[in-house]
Amino acid sequence: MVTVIIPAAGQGKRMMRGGNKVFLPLVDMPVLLHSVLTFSACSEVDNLVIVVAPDEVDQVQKMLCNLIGIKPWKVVAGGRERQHSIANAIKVVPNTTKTILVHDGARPLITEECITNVIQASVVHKAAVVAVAVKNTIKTVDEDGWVTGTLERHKLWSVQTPQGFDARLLRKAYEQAEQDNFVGTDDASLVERLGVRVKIVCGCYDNLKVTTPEDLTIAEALLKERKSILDSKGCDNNEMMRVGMGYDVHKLVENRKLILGGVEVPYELGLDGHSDADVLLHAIKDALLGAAALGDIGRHFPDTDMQYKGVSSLFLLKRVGEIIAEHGYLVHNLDATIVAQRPKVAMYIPEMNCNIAAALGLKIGQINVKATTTEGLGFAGKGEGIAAYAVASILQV
Ligand SMILES: Nc1ccn([C@@H]2O[C@H](COP(=O)(O)OP(=O)(O)OP(=O)(O)O)[C@@H](O)[C@H]2O)c(=O)n1
Ligand SMILES: C[C@](O)(CO)[C@H](O)COP(=O)(O)O
Repeated sequence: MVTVIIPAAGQGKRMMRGGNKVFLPLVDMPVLLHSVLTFSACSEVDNLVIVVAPDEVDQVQKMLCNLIGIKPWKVVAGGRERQHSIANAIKVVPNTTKTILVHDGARPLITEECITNVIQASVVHKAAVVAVAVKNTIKTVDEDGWVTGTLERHKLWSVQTPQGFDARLLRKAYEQAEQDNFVGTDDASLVERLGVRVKIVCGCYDNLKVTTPEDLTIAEALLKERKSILDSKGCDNNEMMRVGMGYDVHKLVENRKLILGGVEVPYELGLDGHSDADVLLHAIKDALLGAAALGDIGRHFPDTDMQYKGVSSLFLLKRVGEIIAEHGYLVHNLDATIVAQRPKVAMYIPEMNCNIAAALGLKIGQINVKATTTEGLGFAGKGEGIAAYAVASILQV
């Protein structure tokens, strides 16, 4: 379960509008609602905790009650600093939550794709933050305005939110910070103090924090531009989009590794085949080649050819991506289902998504691997084999 904490209990001093900036209008709604709605629309997110100043709680509860179809939410009262506000929110996060994301209510330009990337990375690495490489040279300066040093820019990243964490780890980091009286400017710094490594997820420069008056003007312009790009792309994409499907089955046998989506899944049996028999990647490759009307994997990598004996399907997926690109197509999205009674594979899916994304140069949000049993029916249900279905859409470029 994924819970998102949205701190929005600041005073907006640098905005100089005499109140909390998250209630200022931005295009068609208050700043705060942009991120609330984007997180709520994200399929990986289960519930939200929104933190506002104690005297704003009622107003925000009423505002959210008016929204139709929004994910379950709670509104809690914040504290003196951002960190105290988040500490209050952590107390009401359900115990069943495995991953907690924290996102500033003042960052309205967050996208579903970025949220998905942070969730996937925090599942794999336990702590992940979205960040962009610094563009300007950064200097340290003393109190009298004299430069004291120039930092090495290639090592500097400007960190944003969302920041995603294993729930137990974040709770521990917040408890420790409170004990030590430590106040940081972001959540990851609290986790770093425990000696835990934090993974960077590449983000976008437009995920700005509305902090000073000109940020509101920039955010407004970016949101309007996004909307006009979406409006104009709508019909073009429909014209250029092609769809393909793939299906594959392999037999489960002894003395073989079970490789699915490039991940070695611990099991007493493995899939039999000429290559590594990665049934999921075979279905995905067939779907991609099908979408481009380029036949199937048997045509491109025949199992009579010894160079493909035992070959990594991940390697061949990369090759299929190149073939697709050589024919003038871009992969738009992939959806796939593994059909297996046993073993349970759900916990390996984030790693499979990462492997597929890396092989095809895609973002995690473009890939969706899932798994099902057949309730004991058929060859998959009897544990004799594993099947996989995949659908791919590609765009002509
Ligand atoms: N005690 C606080 C302070 C900040 N925040 C939230 O943390 C995010 C990032 O903080 P910032 O941009 O600094 O917001 P403000 O504190 O409102 O701004 P300022 O420092 O200019 O007053 C914002 O969404 C803000 O509402 C919070 O929940 N509780
Ligand atoms: C968490 C944060 O948005 C990362 O860039 C930032 O540190 C918040 O800082 P602020 O002082 O609350 O603006």
